[in-house]
Amino acid sequence: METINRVVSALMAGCETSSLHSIKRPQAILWLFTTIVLARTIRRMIFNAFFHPLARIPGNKLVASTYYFVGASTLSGRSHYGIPLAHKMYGKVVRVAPEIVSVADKDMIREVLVTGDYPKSILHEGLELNEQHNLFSSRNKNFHKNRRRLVAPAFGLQYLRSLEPVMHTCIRSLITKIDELLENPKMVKSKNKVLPKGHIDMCSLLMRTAMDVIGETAFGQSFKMIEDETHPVPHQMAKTLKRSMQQTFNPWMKYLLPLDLSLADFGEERVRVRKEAEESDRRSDLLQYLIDAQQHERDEGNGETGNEYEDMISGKLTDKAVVTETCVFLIAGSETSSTAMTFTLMFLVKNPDKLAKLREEIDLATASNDKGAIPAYDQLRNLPYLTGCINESLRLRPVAATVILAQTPQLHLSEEYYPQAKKFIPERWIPGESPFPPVEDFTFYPFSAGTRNCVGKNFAMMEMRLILATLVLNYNLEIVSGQREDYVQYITTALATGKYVIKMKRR
Ligand code: HEM
Repeated sequence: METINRVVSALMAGCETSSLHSIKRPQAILWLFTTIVLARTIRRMIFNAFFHPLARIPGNKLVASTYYFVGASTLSGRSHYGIPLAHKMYGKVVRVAPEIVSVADKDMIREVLVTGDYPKSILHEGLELNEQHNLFSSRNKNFHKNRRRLVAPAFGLQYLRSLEPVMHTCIRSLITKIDELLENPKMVKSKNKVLPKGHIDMCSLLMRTAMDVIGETAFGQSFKMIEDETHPVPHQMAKTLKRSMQQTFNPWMKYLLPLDLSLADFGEERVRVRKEAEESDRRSDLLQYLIDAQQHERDEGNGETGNEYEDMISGKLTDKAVVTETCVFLIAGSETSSTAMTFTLMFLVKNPDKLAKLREEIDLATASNDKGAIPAYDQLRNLPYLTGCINESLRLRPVAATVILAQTPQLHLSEEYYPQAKKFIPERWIPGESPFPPVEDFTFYPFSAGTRNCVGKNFAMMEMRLILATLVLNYNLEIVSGQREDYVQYITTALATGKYVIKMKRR
């Protein structure tokens, strides 16, 4: 208090005439400013901790008084360490910031995601691209309902069948690349380090494959990331993702470091090329589906009104919206499936008995194929052990879980619902083979649930089954021990090192 008085009197009297010669006017202004900001911050924190409407929810008062802690743990990708700890100390419902409550109770999660259909968190708005709401980011129910109605059929099982040849093309490139790398170990580089013969960084290679799959299906053009990693768009996407996350917690960054939207420029160009293409060049993919849906809406009289803002708010499929949604597919659909595949391979090489069992199942299902042929999706889609392995990996490492409000990872790792929860036991998903009681409903949410569940689930399952089965079918896979396996959780989950090496040999 005395310091404030001294500062104020220094300001009032002017620095030279002040009785306090040691404080100059600019210094005094700074002092005053800092003191006011500090006092207001402390007042707000006290209000948040003790008088806020959510103050009675259990949790650490200091953590709940500010967004600092949840922001710092989210930006460092380490929220999966702190939040489970908070649940251990305070129970299934914990307040982790002034207006963020983390829920790890089965019935409440169901209420949040399905029955209550609560709006998405404000964090999702960080993913607005090109100044457009989009399927992933929007918190507006009306917008979402309209947009989902237009986009969802592209991911129906029927339409996805037409994508199988495109996925096969990418898988063929992957196999060619692996064989090339096995032949010529000098080319096998991971993070600019030459790896020993037979060692392949599957984390990087699967990421590049998933990007090529989305490039082919959503933009009608592969990024050819499997061949080399020079295409600028995937790199720019990674930067955009990170920056949009930072901007959510630090909105001032929007002005200092705006998002690089060359991704949208690329999308615009691809849509233009596709629209100008001859009917004979037509191919079925996600991009074509959106273009056809747009035309259908126009023919039905439900097209754009011409008022750009109104059209955006109501979820109309404008040209800009088509571009934005294709960019969302790239963001939502590349790192997710590739990381899920990397984790599945990681668990398999760590559990060679499970890998052998999976191989036996795939060998049997594809016995009539020519040697080296890529399996057809019909041969794989109902294989219980393959699905069990993918589910088990998604349970242990839910790559795109909603981590702030509905703590689905907490359910996945709870001994109450999953005996020996930390172990990779694909059998738990197969009735009759499981050593445990059947998995309870509403305890498994890798693709979320309710109206905001993953629209790309069938696409991802098809891609993962095809790629994982092809790898298991064609290569012996062995663990390379001594690697880091810790992971970070930003918008999606990823290995902290961005690398996972597997020892591979053609069968
Ligand atoms: C293993 C792979 C995948 C996993 C685990 C996954 C998981 C999820 C989850 C948990 C959500 C809800 C996110 C939230 O509420 O914040 C979501 C939403 C979404 N995902 Fe996926 N996803 C995967 C692959 C894909 C693919 C391949 C695509 C597209 C090609 C895709 C497109 C989307 C979109 C557009 C949404 C927003 C849906 C909406 O709000 O209506 N995802 N995903």
